[in-house]
Amino acid sequence: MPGGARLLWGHELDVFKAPVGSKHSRWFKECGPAYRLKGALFHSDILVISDRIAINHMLTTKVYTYEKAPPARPIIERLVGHGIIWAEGEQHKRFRRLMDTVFSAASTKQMTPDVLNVSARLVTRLSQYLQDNNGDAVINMVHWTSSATLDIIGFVGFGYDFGLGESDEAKEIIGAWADMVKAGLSEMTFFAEVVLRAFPFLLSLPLEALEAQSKIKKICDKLARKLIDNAQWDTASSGNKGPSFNFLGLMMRASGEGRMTTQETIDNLASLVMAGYSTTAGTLDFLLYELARSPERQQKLRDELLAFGREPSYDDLMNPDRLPYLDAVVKEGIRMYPAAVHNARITTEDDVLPLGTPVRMPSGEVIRELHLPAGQIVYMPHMSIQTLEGLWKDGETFMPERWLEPGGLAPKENLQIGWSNLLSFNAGPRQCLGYRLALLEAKASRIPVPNTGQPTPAEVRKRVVAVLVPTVAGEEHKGTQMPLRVTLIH
Ligand code: HEM
Repeated sequence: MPGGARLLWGHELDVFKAPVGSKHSRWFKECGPAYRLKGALFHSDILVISDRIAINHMLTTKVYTYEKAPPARPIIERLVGHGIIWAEGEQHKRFRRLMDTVFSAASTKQMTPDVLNVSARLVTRLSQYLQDNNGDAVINMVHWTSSATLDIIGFVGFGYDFGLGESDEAKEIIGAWADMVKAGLSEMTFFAEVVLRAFPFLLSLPLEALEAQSKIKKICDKLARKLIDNAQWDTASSGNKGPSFNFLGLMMRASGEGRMTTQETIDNLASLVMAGYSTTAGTLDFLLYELARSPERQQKLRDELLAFGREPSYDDLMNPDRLPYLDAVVKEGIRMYPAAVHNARITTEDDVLPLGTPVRMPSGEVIRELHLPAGQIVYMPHMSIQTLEGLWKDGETFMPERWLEPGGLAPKENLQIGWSNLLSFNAGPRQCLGYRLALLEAKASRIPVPNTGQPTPAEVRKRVVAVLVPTVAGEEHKGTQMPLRVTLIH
């Protein structure tokens, strides 16, 4: 266990206050791949793990013995209800069986025209805005990336047009999310979360951040009901068997066949909107930021895309050999800026956690497994794991080249399980359902082709409010921001 625990707040307040991920990075270096933290408000110790074998055990072998830990699960419930993100055990298996087909490689490939259309729409709207401002402006990219990723979920999930942030629903969702992030940026959030973990009945109190979470759910519920009504009306008036093959169509068929209740359909639609849009938008914000900080890399990427000479297809975008630099840039962004900064699980029963690297106990005894009681919270801090010294050379530095150069990566068996040996999309039966779509979106975004971005003097800071978000130091009251100076070059 690292030193410095506080009597009332254990180690947790310091983790919250320090730059995102920095405490765990330091403690992994000092204590090795498994250590314990003192929990706040006398909560039992929390286990923190970077050991690959242990993580594989929790995420793949015994995924339902390691459920999502409080306070995350009640927060998910308030945000999006009892959909796939919240579900555990048999209910989760049932949802997953239904939804896997919608996001298979073959189905995601069919989403390519929608993704490319939104990307083109974004670039056109941005260019227009820049032309109106003499070709150059400081832009808060968060607005543009959120609008685009919400548009994509709308089209591919429900055949619905959110109008690139302009429709009433888009404004409501983006506004409610921004309000929640603003409320969540306050230090009070830390105290609220640990108090709620200790006294869950307080969840019924009208706290500001909790109210903002409920507001999102109400908006998503209203939208989901409208989408379902529209789809039913379309079906009745056209005499078709159901809406076209998209997420909504699949959910409605399952509901009609008694495999899903109407409330489950609504909660799953809300889950998809929330899981799909804020995560991808944040990833794009940080990617654009890193490119803005590195003009040579930005130029190299632009050159590769322009030299390609035609609009890339799904296969061009997803095959790492066809646009290798684009692939490396996206992988590096997803490594350094995992939207889910850490994964917190809780054991539902006693379990034995196997370790790949033996641990030396304070007594001197060397152990190869940990005996965990039911109710043990375990953290997997993705961001620190993916920058670990000794495994990731200059892990805190954005270096897409590491994915291309021989010897740029440590041997696979030393790295994590998961897509590209990263935990950013989680792994196993609960791996991100939309990871292919997220990759397609990130790769199809053509913002750097007609534009060049430069950082502004603002100090961009990483913060975590449900997911990783960018903020500007000293301007947290404005919520999430990624200001970049963008100049039109074509
Ligand atoms: C860069 C973008 C994204 C990242 C980094 C990301 C990351 C993740 C992670 C870490 C999880 C696991 C959460 C947990 O179990 O604790 C997850 C789950 C999920 N993601 Fe994503 N995600 C992204 C984009 C998307 C998109 C675009 C969609 C949908 C269109 C999506 C849909 C989902 C769903 C439905 C789940 C729940 C899966 C389950 O529990 O079985 N995600 N995502």
